[in-house]
Amino acid sequence: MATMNETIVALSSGGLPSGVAVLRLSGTMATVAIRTLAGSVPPERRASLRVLKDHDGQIIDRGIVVFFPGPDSVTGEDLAEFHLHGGKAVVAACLAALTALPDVRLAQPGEFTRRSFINGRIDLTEAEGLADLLAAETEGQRRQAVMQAGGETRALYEGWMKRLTFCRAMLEADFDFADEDDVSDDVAADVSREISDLLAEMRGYVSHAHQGEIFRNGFSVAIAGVPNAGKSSLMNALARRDVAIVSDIPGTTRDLIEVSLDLRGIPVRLIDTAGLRDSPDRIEQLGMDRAREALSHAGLVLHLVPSDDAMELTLNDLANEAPVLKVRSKSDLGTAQDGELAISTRTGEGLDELVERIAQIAAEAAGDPSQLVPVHTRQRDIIGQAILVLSDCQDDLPLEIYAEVLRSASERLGALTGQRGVEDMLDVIFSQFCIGK
Ligand SMILES: Nc1nc2c(c(=O)[nH]1)N(C=O)[C@@H](CNc1ccc(C(=O)N[C@@H](CCC(=O)O)C(=O)O)cc1)CN2
Ligand SMILES: Nc1nc2c(ncn2[C@@H]2O[C@H](COP(=O)(O)OP(=O)(O)OP(=O)(O)O)[C@@H](O)[C@H]2O)c(=O)[nH]1
Ligand SMILES: [Mg+2]
Repeated sequence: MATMNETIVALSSGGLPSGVAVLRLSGTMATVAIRTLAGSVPPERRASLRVLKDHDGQIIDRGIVVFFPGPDSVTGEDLAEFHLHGGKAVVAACLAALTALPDVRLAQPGEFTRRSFINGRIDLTEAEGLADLLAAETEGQRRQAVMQAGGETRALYEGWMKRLTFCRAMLEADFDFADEDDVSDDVAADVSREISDLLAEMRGYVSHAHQGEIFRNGFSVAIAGVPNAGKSSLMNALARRDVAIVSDIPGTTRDLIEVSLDLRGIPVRLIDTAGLRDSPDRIEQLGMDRAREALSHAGLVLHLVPSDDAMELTLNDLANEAPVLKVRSKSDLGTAQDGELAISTRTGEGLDELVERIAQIAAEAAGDPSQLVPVHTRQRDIIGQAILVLSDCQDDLPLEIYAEVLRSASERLGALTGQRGVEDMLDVIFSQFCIGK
């Protein structure tokens, strides 16, 4: 990572061409850049229409210029924005004029956000929330991300750290009065109660890890059944496009085929699998291995049983933790039993109802998107470590050792917000961003 003395610039809006393109420039050269291209610096935080000229005095574009003075800007540095017409050549010409200035260079991915973090404008959880917000594709993902980017996760973690710090302070204070009788027992009891409350809260929070996982990676739904049950046909019907090969030859699908759907704001990964049966075909066997693997990790298994020959899988093939929804397929070829969910990709019968049922189960698994849950494995891992450390606290621990355990736990929690021990994590976190953020 290059030094912060350099001023960075990048296209911060979407792809080109577009209606408007926003170039963002952060660093000490921001005012010089505005003065050079636009003549003079407009009043702070006011959008001003300016003629932008290159170094030869040629007009580049007529655009909006905004100046945000540091340190109260998003990056904590002087920040300039150029809102241009979103043509490729317009943007290229403006970038060329800007990078021709001394100490101005193109930004690397995530570098604006990294500077925000380094300058103390945001913490690591907020940076992660921003990355999630940019990546959010469903309503549930957006709601989780906007909470985290807005500092709710940070507040939760900082609250935990404050409580730990308070307990440590109580213990430390107690050491100083160690010669006075009977103080220690009270303090130890108070601290121990507080720590067990804190532990319960942290455990409750990480127990929602699976929900965070669903918001982030989606709820997986695997389609299982004997060959020719109509699995790939269902996949195509739900995806509304021809993703999987369909044929009347049993054993058509071998690889796992995955599509992402947005069901009621919850990302659902629908996985088509190879039909399960006894087969001498080596490749088909490999396909079935993959199918079983996918079934064992799925949040829901759709078990397709065709109406025309009613071949069902044995429980053995379906043995896994996930709930199984039995679906009678090819309903146009036979009659379903009462209460069965019957579908036909030929007539479209039952498909809406099936989608509704999947959405319901996924929504139940994902829980309430307005509840704060641990979305990132990084957070879950660190909190898990802190829980382990704190679980070691026994009431009869000598107070000095108790204090040491608490110190070690708060050191770990410090890594959550980026207060300490995160240098090696920074590249990982900020490289997830696109350039211009
Ligand atoms: N044109 C434009 N639109 C944008 C952004 C941007 O940087 N530029 N954002 C960027 O991601 C988001 C909005 N977020 C922003 C957050 C803080 C500040 C800002 O200047 N904050 C200062 C001043 C606050 C104030 O005046 O009260 C601050 O935090 O102190 C600007 C935008 C989305 N839309
Ligand atoms: N009549 C009728 N035929 C269907 C229906 N769905 C699929 N089929 C036919 O059943 C045959 C098998 O369909 P696929 O979707 O390829 O079945 P599959 O379960 O993916 O089969 P494998 O990949 O071999 O495991 C094809 O000829 C489809 O056209 C249906 O709802 N009604
Ligand atoms: Mg298939």
